[in-house]
Amino acid sequence: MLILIDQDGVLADFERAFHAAWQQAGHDFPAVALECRTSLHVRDDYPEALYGAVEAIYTAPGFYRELPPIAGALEGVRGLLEAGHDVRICTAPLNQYRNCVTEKFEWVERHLGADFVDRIILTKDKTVVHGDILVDDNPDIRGSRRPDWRQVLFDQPYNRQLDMPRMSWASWRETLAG
Ligand SMILES: Cc1cn([C@H]2C[C@H](OP(=O)(O)O)[C@@H](CO)O2)c(=O)[nH]c1=O
Ligand SMILES: [Mg+2]
Repeated sequence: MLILIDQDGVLADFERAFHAAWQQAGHDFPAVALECRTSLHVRDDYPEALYGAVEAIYTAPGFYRELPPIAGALEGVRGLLEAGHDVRICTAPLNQYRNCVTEKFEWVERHLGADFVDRIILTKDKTVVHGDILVDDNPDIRGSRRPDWRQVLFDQPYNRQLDMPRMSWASWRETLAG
């Protein structure tokens, strides 16, 4: 199978890094606990007056480069390749792309190796990308086409209320290998 894997929220731990950076910044408004997050977009869980401060964290140089891998993700991706699947990373850049785009590539090179950079598909519209499965934490993927992949939702607190096929790296073999 051709398996498309999303980067942030599936391979790279945007949530944990944002939480730590917000605490580090010492704002009066406390960091929203990871288990209490309700929306894919972190700013939606903070007061509107703090949008600028929220954005300042994930647009800062080094934020995307230094995201920690999600537990089991790197092993899972290698396992999918070993099982004979064609694996691509299918990821969307921020519109504030200056640090994000380069650093997403750096992240892949650092954690999955230089050869894996060939497997990056950077797109604002994942529906135009071919594949059998897209593993993504976003429960509401929009685009211009009817996609030919089926989505497997990557389990995150902010998408847990939805009844969709889902997986985490602890159970990828049962979900994807069949
Ligand atoms: C702004 C924001 C971006 N992102 C991720 C999603 C996209 O990456 P990906 O497609 O790899 O999940 C990228 C650009 O929006 O940043 C979040 O996960 N949470 C956020 O709050
Ligand atoms: Mg994502």
